[in-house]
Amino acid sequence: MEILDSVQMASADKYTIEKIGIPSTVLMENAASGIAEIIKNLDVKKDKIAVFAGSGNNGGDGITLARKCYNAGYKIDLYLTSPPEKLKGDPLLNYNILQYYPVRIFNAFEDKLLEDYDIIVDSIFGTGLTRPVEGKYKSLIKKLNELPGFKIAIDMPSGLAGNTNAVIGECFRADVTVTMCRAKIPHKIYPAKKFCGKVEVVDISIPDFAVASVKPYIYEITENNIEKLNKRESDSHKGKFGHAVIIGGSAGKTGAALMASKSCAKAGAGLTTTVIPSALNLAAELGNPEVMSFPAGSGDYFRENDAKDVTEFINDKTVAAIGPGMGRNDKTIEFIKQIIAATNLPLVIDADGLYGLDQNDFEKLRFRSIITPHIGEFARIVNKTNEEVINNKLELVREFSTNYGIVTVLKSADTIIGIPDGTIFVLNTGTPALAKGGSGDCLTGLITSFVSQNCTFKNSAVYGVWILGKTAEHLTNIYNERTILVSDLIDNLWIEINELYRNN
Ligand SMILES: NC(=O)C1=CN([C@@H]2O[C@H](COP(=O)(O)OP(=O)(O)OC[C@H]3O[C@@H](n4cnc5c(N)ncnc54)[C@H](OP(=O)(O)O)[C@@H]3O)[C@@H](O)[C@H]2O)[C@H](O)CC1
Ligand SMILES: [K+]
Repeated sequence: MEILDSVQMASADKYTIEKIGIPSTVLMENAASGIAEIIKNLDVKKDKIAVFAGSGNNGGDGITLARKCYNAGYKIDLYLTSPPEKLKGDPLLNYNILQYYPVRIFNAFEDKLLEDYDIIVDSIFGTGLTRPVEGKYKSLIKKLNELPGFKIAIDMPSGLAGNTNAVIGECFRADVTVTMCRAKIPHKIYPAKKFCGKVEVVDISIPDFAVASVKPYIYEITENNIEKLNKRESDSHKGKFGHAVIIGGSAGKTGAALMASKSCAKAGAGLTTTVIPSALNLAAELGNPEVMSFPAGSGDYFRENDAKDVTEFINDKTVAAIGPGMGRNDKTIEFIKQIIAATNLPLVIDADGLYGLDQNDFEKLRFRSIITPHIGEFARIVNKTNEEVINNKLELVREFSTNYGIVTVLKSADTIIGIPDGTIFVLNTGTPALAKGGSGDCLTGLITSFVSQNCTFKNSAVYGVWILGKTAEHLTNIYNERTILVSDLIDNLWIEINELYRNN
């Protein structure tokens, strides 16, 4: 499903009203009906509802909702943030209609709250907000957040801007946010997402082609749109699913290379080889009997002198991952740079593999690579602070992927995948069980496995993130998020892989 920003939403809105001819009043009526339906289905007490409405169309949605809630039998009070004479257009029309209804109307700043409301509805600002709230609006939002009732935001929690995932100032903290037509950026991407609670999307008659007309470029991957995995032909043999290589390990971190390799084999690569510093080879041989190993050099970490042998070994393979547990020794960094320069193989680069890379190295990875940094690693790559990456992740990932022609998987609770044509995919799968060393190694192994099996880079990245996240969800439901180890995740990858086969 597309995720829009506020400008795209306003354009789709305009297209629907002006080109197709669906009146804006109808859209507002539909929005209010949709929100009322969601309120009806909420499993919370809802005898007394207060709607706080601003002067724009978001306020108009709230004013119209007041009428729908009255019709549904709830006791409803409306608190306006502006004098009624300041209302225009659809909000004014709906305010005038509401005069015929026995709904009490107050001034949000001057009048005291009359009741302890079961539900507080925020329709102060929606997509029209572009700057932080200040003064009396800020105080009002703070006050609403302190009220005990269940909190519903219309379209967006007031205070969030619709074109960024950054939290730009004080904002309403919703239990449920009901948005129209499509989710917007702050609904799906942290840190703004934290303020939205559960996000419900209502159809207000804006057709798909109106949405397509605004050229969306951000998509959320869900059960409904993830591509299913193909069943294997009955005469398949291992040669069909590639030979994947995991280059990793150093003294004290051998397990990272082993976990990545095991995940890779488990997800279906035809052959998997761990390339490992020779002093650690026995661990690889004994640790993963289903995986082969290639001992490199003579020590317990990679050095530039090992690059020639390793390059020769990997050159006829299908894909190589570089990084898991390699450490950050200068000689290892030089080894990685030489491998990048000396091969044309598809590469998946993670963790320590990314540490010493510069613009020159990234140039050499064009159209053949996937990188899988976490926030801190990506901040180093793009020369920003962690904070700047968190607040601008869409723009930064998009810029990096299009500039260098590299698929970027920015790992966090909401993983962002950028592909070279400028499209962004957002995956909100996973649980805090993944906040543990080794999850990233498992992801690297999964992505490498799917590249080996001839999936596109985009699909390989999507499958890796999706399967790891969903596996964590399945296990968190059975065990708990603290006690799940990466080896548990690897053992249970089959559950979600089964799901991806279904109906295919
Ligand atoms: N397709 C749809 O999604 C539909 C959405 N609808 C609803 O309409 C809103 C967007 O309505 P809009 O009128 O464009 O904007 P808002 O209601 O969000 O806010 C506009 C007013 O707010 C003032 N404003 C903005 N920021 C601040 C601030 N920081 N402090 C104080 N006041 C602020 C703004 O004033 P300006 O001075 O900036 O002009 C406006 O007065 C959308 O979210 C949906 O809820 C429709 O129902 C139809 C379809
Ligand atoms: K709102």
